[in-house]
Amino acid sequence: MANQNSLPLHERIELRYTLHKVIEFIILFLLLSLLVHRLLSFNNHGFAWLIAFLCELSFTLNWVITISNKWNIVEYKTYPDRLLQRVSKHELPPVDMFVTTADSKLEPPIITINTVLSLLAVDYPTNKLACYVSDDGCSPLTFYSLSEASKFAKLWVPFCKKYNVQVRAPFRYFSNNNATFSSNDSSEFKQEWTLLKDEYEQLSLKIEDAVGNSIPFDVSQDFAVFSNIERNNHPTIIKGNVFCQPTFDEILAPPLVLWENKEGVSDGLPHLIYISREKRPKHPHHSKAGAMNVLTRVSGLMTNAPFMLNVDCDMFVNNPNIMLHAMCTLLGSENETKNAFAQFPQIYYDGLKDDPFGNQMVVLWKFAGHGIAGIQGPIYAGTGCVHRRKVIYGLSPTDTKTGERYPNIGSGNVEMLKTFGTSEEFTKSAGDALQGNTERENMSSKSIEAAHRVGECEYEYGTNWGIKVGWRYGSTTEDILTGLSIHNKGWNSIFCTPNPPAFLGCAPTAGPDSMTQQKRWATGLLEILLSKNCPIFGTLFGNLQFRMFLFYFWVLSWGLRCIPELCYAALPAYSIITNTHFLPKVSDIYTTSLEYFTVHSSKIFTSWVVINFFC
Ligand SMILES: O=c1ccn([C@@H]2O[C@H](COP(=O)(O)OP(=O)(O)O[C@H]3O[C@H](CO)[C@@H](O)[C@H](O)[C@H]3O)[C@@H](O)[C@H]2O)c(=O)[nH]1
Ligand SMILES: [Mn+2]
Repeated sequence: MANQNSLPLHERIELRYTLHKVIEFIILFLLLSLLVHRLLSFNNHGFAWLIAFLCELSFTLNWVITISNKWNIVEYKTYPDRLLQRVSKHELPPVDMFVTTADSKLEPPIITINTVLSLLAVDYPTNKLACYVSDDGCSPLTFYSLSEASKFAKLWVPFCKKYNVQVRAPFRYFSNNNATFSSNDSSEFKQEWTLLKDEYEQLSLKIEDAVGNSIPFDVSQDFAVFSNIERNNHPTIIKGNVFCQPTFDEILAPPLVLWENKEGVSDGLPHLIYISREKRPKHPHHSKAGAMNVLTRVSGLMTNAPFMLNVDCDMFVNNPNIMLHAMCTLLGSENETKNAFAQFPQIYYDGLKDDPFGNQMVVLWKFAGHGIAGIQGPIYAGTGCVHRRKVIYGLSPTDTKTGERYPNIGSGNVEMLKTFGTSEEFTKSAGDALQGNTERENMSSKSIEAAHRVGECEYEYGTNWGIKVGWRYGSTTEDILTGLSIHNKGWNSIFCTPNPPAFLGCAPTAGPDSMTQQKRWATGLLEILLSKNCPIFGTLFGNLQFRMFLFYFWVLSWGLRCIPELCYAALPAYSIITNTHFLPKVSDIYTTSLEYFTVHSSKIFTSWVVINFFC
């Protein structure tokens, strides 16, 4: 039997889909034949023929890129058991977990707290975890819900661990189990289950009441900071202790501490911190990217974990071993100089059957995802991703010795201050992170003051935040831009697909919501394509592989693909009105059997492609 310590923590398995590849090439051949047929008979036809040719040319280009995207289908297998045999629990690295929420009406607090509870309950030493919740809505409701949830967590987390619960978002867990116990369940379990279900129902009721405006909290005390403020115009609110605790006390708001794991025990609860960054109407806030950068800095001062997991508030943990799966791909010296981040696929619960609006991105995750896993790795999708802090701080794989990039790392170093801003405490923590020093000193009053400062909207002026470090500004799809900047440096990423799926999230289920979301995505993607961040520059001047460029081009030009599709769809109507035709006539077709085969198959194929890929 092989020594457990010599077995790999993850394996890359290349899947051969030979039949698929043959079919893909036949389709390509048919498309090319159609193009050739059109070119050869250009003189006998008019405008409709030309438009049809241009549309089909773009479909063919799209198909070539699709073949490239799916050429090396790769699956990663991760082995958390081997990891636990190799390192003891206290040797596992700390992880900071970020949850973003922006609007307590569109993103109900009950959903956000379920995400937070599922994160607090993951199977990982709790003294290695800190959960930071960013509230861009500066909503007392969100804060109230979190504070109530933190009390419930004291029962929920031990319960999940004791009974090895799989789905650790209570709304999902209790809706799945509908009070049906199996004959193997102990009476102790049944008792605790019933107690927990009652507690969760009470928690939900409290939050529902609060949403219904019968606000149960006392605005003169803990919640006074939220009175008389507007969500887009609120000062740096200084707020003391909320529920418990000492050393993180008096830390801003932003941030407020809900729960601190004071004893540093591995089976207690992780830290839970609420942050609402400063907002002013005249200062750009850079949406989610801005929130992520504040989270990065505040967490840098408080816990400075070398890894950061981020999730949208509506994506709960569905597999309690996610951290261990991610660590299997990120730990070890080889991975450290190769893999920048581990991305889990986005999978949705209760989505519409057959994804009629295409916003569950099945093609992207199921097919293209495994395809690019075989090139440089998946794109960063904004949620369900574990990043290395030092990569977010701008390190490239070749900066093996951090000193080469930031000589004289230290709080007074001019380059560090220009890059990371004028907070000496923060630049010191960034220096520690870049050098791999994960030891944290207790927070002093100076660092508490610094945590106030790094949450202010003027902090980033004149620094490299959003440009060279942190989440990148300049696109509403900040995730794609940030991932692209990482791949440009030559980093790889890993597509982590454990079973059961790591996270489950919500996708819009109505047409208007889907259209708003897709308009935002299309705009954000074009903002990248038409800017100096266009991936072609990454291939020409950086370390982005050519096929990776093709993939990014395919993603970024997604919004433009509607133009040939719409034109092609309008051609039959145009042909009827003008009494012309754009498809070869039957009499033309029989001239050669090749043409016959080509044209008919292409028509079928085109309809198939339009239905399967563009609808
Ligand atoms: O000013 C803002 C705007 C948004 N968010 C948060 O960002 C996340 C994503 O925003 P959402 O409006 O839900 O966008 P989606 O289109 O659903 O999100 C997808 O697309 C985004 C942009 O590409 C990515 O950031 C997300 O991770 C990805 O799930 C949510 O948690 C929001 O609360 C903020 O924190 N501040
Ligand atoms: Mn969303």
